[in-house]
Amino acid sequence: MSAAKAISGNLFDDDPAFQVTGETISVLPPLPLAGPYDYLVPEGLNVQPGDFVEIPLGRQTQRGVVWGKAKGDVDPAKLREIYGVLQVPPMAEVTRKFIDWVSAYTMSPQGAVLRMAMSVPDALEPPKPVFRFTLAQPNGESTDPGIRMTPPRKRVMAFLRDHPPMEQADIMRETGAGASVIKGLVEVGIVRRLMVAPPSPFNPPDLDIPRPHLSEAQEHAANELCRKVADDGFSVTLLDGVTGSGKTEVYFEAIRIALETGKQVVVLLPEIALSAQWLQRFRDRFGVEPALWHSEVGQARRRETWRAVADGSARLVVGARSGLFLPYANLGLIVVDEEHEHAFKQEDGVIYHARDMAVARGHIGAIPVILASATPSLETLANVEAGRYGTVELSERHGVAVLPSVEIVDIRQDRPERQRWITPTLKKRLAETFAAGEQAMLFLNRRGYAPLTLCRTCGHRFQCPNCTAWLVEHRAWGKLQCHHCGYTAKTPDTCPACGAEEKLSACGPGVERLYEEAVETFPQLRIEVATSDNIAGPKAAAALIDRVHNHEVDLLIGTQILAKGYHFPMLTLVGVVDADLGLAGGDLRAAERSYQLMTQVAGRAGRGDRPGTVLLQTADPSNRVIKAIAAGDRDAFNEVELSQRLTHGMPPHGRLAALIISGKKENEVDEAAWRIGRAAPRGDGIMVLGPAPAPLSLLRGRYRRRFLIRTDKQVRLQAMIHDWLAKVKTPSSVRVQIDIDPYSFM
Ligand SMILES: Nc1ncnc2c1ncn2[C@@H]1O[C@H](COP(=O)(O)OP(=O)(O)OP(=O)(O)O)[C@@H](O)[C@H]1O
Ligand SMILES: [Zn+2]
Repeated sequence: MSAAKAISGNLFDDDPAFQVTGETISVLPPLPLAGPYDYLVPEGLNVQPGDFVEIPLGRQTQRGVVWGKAKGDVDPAKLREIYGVLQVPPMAEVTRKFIDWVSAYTMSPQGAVLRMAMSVPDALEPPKPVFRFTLAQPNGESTDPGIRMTPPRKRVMAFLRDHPPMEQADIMRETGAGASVIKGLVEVGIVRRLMVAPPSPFNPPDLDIPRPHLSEAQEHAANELCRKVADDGFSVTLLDGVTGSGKTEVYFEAIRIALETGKQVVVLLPEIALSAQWLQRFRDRFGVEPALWHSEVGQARRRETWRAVADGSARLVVGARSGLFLPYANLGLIVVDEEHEHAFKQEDGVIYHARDMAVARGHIGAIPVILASATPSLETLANVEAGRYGTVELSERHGVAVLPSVEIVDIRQDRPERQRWITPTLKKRLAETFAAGEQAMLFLNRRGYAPLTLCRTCGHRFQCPNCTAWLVEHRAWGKLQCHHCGYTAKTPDTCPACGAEEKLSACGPGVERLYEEAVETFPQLRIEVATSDNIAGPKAAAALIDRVHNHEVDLLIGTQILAKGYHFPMLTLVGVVDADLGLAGGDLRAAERSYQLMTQVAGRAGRGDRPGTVLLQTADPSNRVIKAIAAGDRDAFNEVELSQRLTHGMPPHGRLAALIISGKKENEVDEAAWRIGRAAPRGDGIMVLGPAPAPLSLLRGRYRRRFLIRTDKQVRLQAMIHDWLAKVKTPSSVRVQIDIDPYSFM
């Protein structure tokens, strides 16, 4: 990806602040429309760029943001007046520029991007005022001898004399006086009622908490990052440290420096709901609850958070990718942890990669960005190589912990029993681990019981009616489920195709099936399964982490949700049950993704004072990904991977985009795809593949066709696609989605 490159050009004209009354302005509503619309400012109203305003739009009242001067494309006589300005801190110029940039980069309407920044409409309502009470005269004396002084009145006055303005409930609690007493004092003019802004729900961080003693390498890395933060200005630094090296502690230092200057900081995490351990460390380090921003946060909290980010009182934000689009008053640092994670790619609506957008946000806001990972993406490594990003390295684990040793188990020789997946070697190592009082983890990136159900009589396979996908058996629920659209059906006893009874057979393992095998093999152990099915929210994740920490679990079996971040000192053995699984797909990043995932999983082993071991079960021991993980040779792997990408002009050497044409009627989709295909651009450094049925050629009941566009780096990809699609008319029943820098090829 080339966010840094793409934004190095001057995309924006300077947009000096202006004040207008009785003039025309443009207002952007948070809707996927063409862009901002012109409005008149009524006489006497003062409006600034960035103000949140209420406007008439068609027959409705809408809210939008003043985007700038009027475009002047509408007859002034026809312009409508804005209704008014909302009581919300105006959206900062950097946020507006960022929205424009993301819109241009992702080829999404500006209003669709703005909608991500205005995702809590309620937050635009004025907050409920808070009332406090204080003495009208400092000494509290009344000049009017006619006023009756009852004991409760005296108590309230005495209390207020010694305290700052207080809320009614507090006064009542402290003095035992009733509400009527306070009301009476207000009526006679002894006590005054003040309306104050509601206090921020977020306390300022405590910057005096001593940091842990850092190792020499950590100290060096932290200093380097702190220097970048203190330098003030745009920079991107990769914090490249092996699993367990203490990257978190190191970037906490950079966060502290940014906070000291009074700025806001946002940390993006790929899966906050599962980050209970991380959050605890964060609280310990900064003494406060950060403002959390992810899909599980309730509506009332979202509203408070949005406003507190906008007024600057939320100093520390920890968010999922959408946290980048909050209307920061004064953002000073962005940290993207696990920057290689594909969870940062948003795949619907505005399709964007939060890591890349974070870099763009840093550039536009002239602030530092830190990308942390033990397995950086090739895109980021290429940017380091090219000198666009700086890097600091941590090559050793913290303390006495060492990186685990990785061994390959060839399942062709070391065979598990029939319909079993744990090899004799892995079984033996598991037994040894448990005998030593240690914990183990089995990793299999497949939810459910079995990925495919087959009729042994007629060969019928169970397929999703809405998607090109097999239904996955979830035996615990007695159901078959589609992992793409969520469709479920009861697991039948008879084959719907041939009527044969009890002939359905589960093919291949999922974690549930592995659990069955583990329980049979080690009946005396405490074994738990962890997948997104049973560890959905923050509570379930935190509880699981506690159980593992307290050693109430001997063996954990799980999918990728166990792969990253967790720190369990007594976990010493990790078994990767099917190391070949992720390599099969063959998409552009299959090898890279597999490498990253397995390295991260392996990184959970031996993080305390006992050394760890990782066993990779594979039928292809000579595969370069497997060999690279076993050898711990990341550089060698990346070198081969990069050179292959270079040969094919693939990212990070070339650029990619995808078009997904979809609709409910297959013939319409084919027709539209064919027309688009006919208008496809040609030229040096441009290659258009397709239209082809997408691997998921039916998804949620929509037929899908794909184009893949590869260009050399100097081609202006967005402009090219824009010109191309402008030439083709497609019916409104057919959707054309543009995915710049695609990560999913389904
Ligand atoms: N200087 C230090 N003093 C005390 N404890 C430390 C120090 N550095 C790291 N640790 C501890 O070591 C463990 C690993 O650190 P951390 O989780 O930050 O590593 P990481 O590099 O983020 O690993 P991963 O990439 O696997 O998530 C944590 O429990 C952390 O608290
Ligand atoms: Zn489906």
